[in-house]
Amino acid sequence: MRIDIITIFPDYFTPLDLSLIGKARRSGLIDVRLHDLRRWTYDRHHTVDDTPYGGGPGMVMKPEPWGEALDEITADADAGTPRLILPTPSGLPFTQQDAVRLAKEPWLIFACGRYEGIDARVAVDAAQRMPVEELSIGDYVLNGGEVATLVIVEAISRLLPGVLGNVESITQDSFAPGTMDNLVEGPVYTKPPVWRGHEVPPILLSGHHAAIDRWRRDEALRKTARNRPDLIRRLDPESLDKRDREV
Ligand SMILES: Nc1ccc2ncsc2c1
Repeated sequence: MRIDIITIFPDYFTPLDLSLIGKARRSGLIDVRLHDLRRWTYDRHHTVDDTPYGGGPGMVMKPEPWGEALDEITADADAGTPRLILPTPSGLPFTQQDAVRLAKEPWLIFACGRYEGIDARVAVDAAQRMPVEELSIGDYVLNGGEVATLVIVEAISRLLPGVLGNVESITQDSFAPGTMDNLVEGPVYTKPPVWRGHEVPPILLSGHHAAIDRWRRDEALRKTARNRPDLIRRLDPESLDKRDREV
C-alpha cells in the first residue's frame, strides 16, 4: 500500500518510523510519503491560510496549495487512482470496519487540515478525480488532522498482511469483524499466576480451550455492556447464542 500524507507539520509523523509500521516501511510493505504543503506556496512567508469568507474567528486553509499538491501527487498515473482521506471532526465516524475496508485500498492520500479547516472547494475539486472521504476519530477538540491521520494509518496498517507477526491477534481485537463485531475485549492476564494476592481467573489456567473461549466471550459481553451499552444495542440478535443472552 502507498500512503501519501500532506501536512504543514511533517515532523508529526516520525512515529511512523517506529515499531511495526517502521519495520513494514523498511521492508517495502507500506510506502509512506510525507509532503510539506508549504512546498506549494510561493510567497515569502509560505502562506497556507487566510481569513474566512463570511467572517468569524480563526483562519481557513487556502485552496490553491492543496489543489497544486494533489495535482502533483496524483500525476503519478502508474500508481492508479488514490482515495483521498480528509480527517475532520465533521466527518463520518471512523470505525474498525472502515479500517478493514481501507486496508484493501492500494493507495491512500491523507490531507491534514489545520486552523478552522480546509476551503471546502478542495474536497469538491478532488472528488472530480478520485474518491474522497471525510472521517472523524471522535467528538473532542484537536488542533489539526495530523494526530487523527496517525490513528487512522495505524489502524489500517496493522491489518496489512505481514505487518503484525501474530495474525491470530487481529481476529480477537476489540471491534474485529466476525466474533468481536461490536464487542470490546475482556480482561487479559499473564504470569505470575498470583500477583500481590490477585489471582488469575482459574479457568485461564485450566487448559480447557472451549471453556476458555466461552469465558472470554462472556467477559467481552460484560465489559461491553458496562462500558459501551451503545454497542450492545447495535449487536445483531442473530449473532448471540443462548449463553450470550444469559450473560
Ligand atoms: N478535533 C478533531 C476531532 C476529531 C477529528 N477526527 C479527525 S480530525 C479531528 C479533529
